Amino acid sequence: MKIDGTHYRSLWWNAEKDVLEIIDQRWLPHDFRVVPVATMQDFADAIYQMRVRGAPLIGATAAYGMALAMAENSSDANMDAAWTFLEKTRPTAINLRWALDRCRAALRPLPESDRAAAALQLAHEIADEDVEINRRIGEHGLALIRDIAAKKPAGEPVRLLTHCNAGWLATVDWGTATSPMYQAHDAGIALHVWVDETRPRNQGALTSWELGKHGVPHTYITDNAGGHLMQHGMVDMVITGTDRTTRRGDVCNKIGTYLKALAAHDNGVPFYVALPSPTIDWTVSGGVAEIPIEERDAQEITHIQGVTEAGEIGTVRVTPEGTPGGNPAFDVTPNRLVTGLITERGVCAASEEGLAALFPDFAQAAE
Ligand SMILES: CSC[C@H]1O[C@H](OP(=O)(O)O)[C@H](O)[C@@H]1O
Repeated sequence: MKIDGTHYRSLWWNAEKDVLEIIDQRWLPHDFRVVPVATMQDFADAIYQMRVRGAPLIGATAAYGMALAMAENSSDANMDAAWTFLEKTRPTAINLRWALDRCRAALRPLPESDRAAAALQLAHEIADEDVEINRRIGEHGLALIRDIAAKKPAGEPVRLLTHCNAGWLATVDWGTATSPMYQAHDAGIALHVWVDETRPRNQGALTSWELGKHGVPHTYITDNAGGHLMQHGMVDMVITGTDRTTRRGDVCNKIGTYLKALAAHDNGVPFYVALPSPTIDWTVSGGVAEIPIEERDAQEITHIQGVTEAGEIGTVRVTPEGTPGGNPAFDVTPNRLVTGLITERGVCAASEEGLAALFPDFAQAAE
C-alpha cells in the first residue's frame, strides 16, 4: 500500500544487491526502517523477533529463506536443515510450514544445479500470489461492507472493529482484514474503524499507522473497550485476521480475539474473519485442542516500547521489578462464534461444509 504517496510492499527482492529487503516492523509506527535479510540467521531473527510478522508475511519470508539456503548449498540435507531451522522460529501461524512444505515439494525433484534459481522464483510467486489473494479477499469483504452501508443513512459511516494488525504490514500487500477496508474507502463508502491496541506488542498501532496513511478514519482503543462499544450499538461488524484456521472453521488469531468474538456474539454483532487459503490447516479440526499456542517472552508484557517527547524510541518496565509475566500470543475462537469466513474464493460459513464447498480441491487432498 502507499506510504505518503509511494507504493510499498512489506518485503521485496533487491535484484541489484541480490538480497531480500523488509520493513523492520519493530520500530513502527515511530520509525520506518528498511533492512536487508542476508543470512539464514537474519531470516530466523526476522521471523522470531517480529521484524516481519503476520501469518502470510511469515510464509513469504520463509520462502525467501529457503531460496537463500539453496543458493548456499542446494543439497537435500541442507534443504531439510533449512526447513527445520526456519520452521522452529514460530509455532502457530500455519503459513510458515505451508510455505516451507511447498518449497521443499517443488525443489526436491529438481537437480541440485536447478534448485537455487527455482527456489527464488517460487518465493517471488508466493509473494505475488499473496497480494492477489488479499486483493480478492478485499473484494468479497467490500460486498459485506456495502450491504451494511446500504442500510444506513447516506454518509453515516460503517463502524468496524478490528484486533491486532491483519493489514498490509502482516502480508505482502493489501492485508487480509484491512483489504475490505481499503477497498470500501476507495469506493467512497464512509468508514470508521475501532482499532484494538492489542497488547502486549501493540500491533494496533501498526493498523493505525496503515489506516492513517491511507486516510481511513479510525480510533485507537484499549483491548477491553470493544465489548462496551458493542453493548452501546457502536460496532456494525468485527473483522479480524487469522494465523491458522482449522478445516471446520475454528479460528486461531492474536490473543484477545476470542474475547471479542464472545462480546460480538452476546451483542448480535457480525464477526467475520479474513482467511487466505494458505492459512487453512486442513489437518486439524478442533482448534482449541490441536493448535499450538506460542508463548512469547514475558518481557513483552512486563515492558512496553514507545517514543519519548524527545522522539527517542525506548522501552519502559510497567510492572514491579521481577514480576513474572504470562504471554500466550494467540487464542482460538470456536467456529460457533464466527459469522463467516472471507476467503479469496468468496464468503462461507465457518464450517467443514462451508470450507469444503469453496475449496473442494484442498479438502479432498487433505483426506
Ligand atoms: C494476516 S495474519 C495477521 C495476524 O498475525 C498476527 O500475529 P503476529 O503479529 O504475532 O504475527 C495477528 O494474529 C494477526 O491477526
